Amino acid sequence: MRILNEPVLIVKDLRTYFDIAEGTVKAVNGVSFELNMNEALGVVGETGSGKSVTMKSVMGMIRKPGYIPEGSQILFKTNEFSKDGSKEYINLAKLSTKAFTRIRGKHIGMVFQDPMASLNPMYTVADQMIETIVYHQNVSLEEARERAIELLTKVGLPNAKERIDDYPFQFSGGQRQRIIIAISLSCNPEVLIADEPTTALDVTIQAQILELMKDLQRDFETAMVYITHDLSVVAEIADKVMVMYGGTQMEMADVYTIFDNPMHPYTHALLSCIPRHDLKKDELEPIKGQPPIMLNPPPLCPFLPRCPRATERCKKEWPELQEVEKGHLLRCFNPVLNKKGKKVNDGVEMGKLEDDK
Ligand SMILES: Nc1ncnc2c1ncn2[C@@H]1O[C@H](COP(=O)(O)OP(=O)(O)OP(=O)(O)O)[C@@H](O)[C@H]1O
Repeated sequence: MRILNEPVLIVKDLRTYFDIAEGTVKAVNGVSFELNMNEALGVVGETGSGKSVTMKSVMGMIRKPGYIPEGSQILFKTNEFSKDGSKEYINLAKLSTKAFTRIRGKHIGMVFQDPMASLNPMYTVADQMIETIVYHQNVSLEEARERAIELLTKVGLPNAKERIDDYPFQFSGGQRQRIIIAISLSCNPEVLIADEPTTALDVTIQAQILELMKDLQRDFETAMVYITHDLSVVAEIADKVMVMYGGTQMEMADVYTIFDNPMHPYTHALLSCIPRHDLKKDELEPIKGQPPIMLNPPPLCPFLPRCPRATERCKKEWPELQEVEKGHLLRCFNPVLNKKGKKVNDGVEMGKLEDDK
């Protein structure tokens, strides 16, 4: 039985750096969020904004010269290491590579963009699925095979009983991604992380896979993090949304607030790049300027060079993440307020109301 309204994952001020010859790449530079069981978080941002490195950090997949500096916390609630079976928060940022093998795959499932890269071409689907199930769960080979067939049927693979003994190359791209989803759910993980899982697929297949993931997330009561650069996908799948730019979390709120009352100038810019039925075509605007380089960045908002609302303060200080109302996090000295003049907590320097202009 899963407790749905308590956080399974709490990330506090996550930073992930890569020390290279030229200096330090601050790939992730200040990300905080909580994820409850059965909640879907959409992580959105332009290419290079740090979405994948954030989730690779959660999955213990950062290798040298990458590292998570002191002060970052990735708290995951699990009974995997407790002696009496009770659940406790462990800090994944401090977990050894060896201990991580007990978490990854079993408690945190993963689906990546390219299913072929996640499957071994030399082994049948049965070999690969059964291996995962037997490794993480105390079941016989026969039981594992039955569970694998059941899962493949659930993810919509036709003739799963016969096809389980086929090799990855004998399936289409969409079918391979279904197999990966089945493998990732095979241990009934508490958290499922999907990194652009539909990008490599045809548009019609993309929609089917998205629908499938949404249904499975509900059926399995799994928390999900869904990484995408596509806001329309976020609107489909997410309960709450984190907007990233230059390795930094700019804003986070429930999906309705992000689309209807966004406060960060970058969120506004992102939204004005996508076609919306409530906007005329000529209101679509590309974001002017270039994405930031994260090598030795100054301690300032990374959006500063492109921000139409930058103030003198933005050129001097690092904006901390603030909770402007329950569940709505914002990192900005001069947010865009909505036309109704929504109130924000003290401590946030406000911009002029658009209606005041
Ligand atoms: N091993 C590495 N060494 C140095 N820099 C790295 C390394 N891996 C990632 N980076 C840098 O980290 C930054 C964030 O990359 P990341 O892949 O997380 O972006 P993203 O938002 O997922 O982009 P995309 O949508 O293109 O996948 C990029 O500037 C990238 O060059």
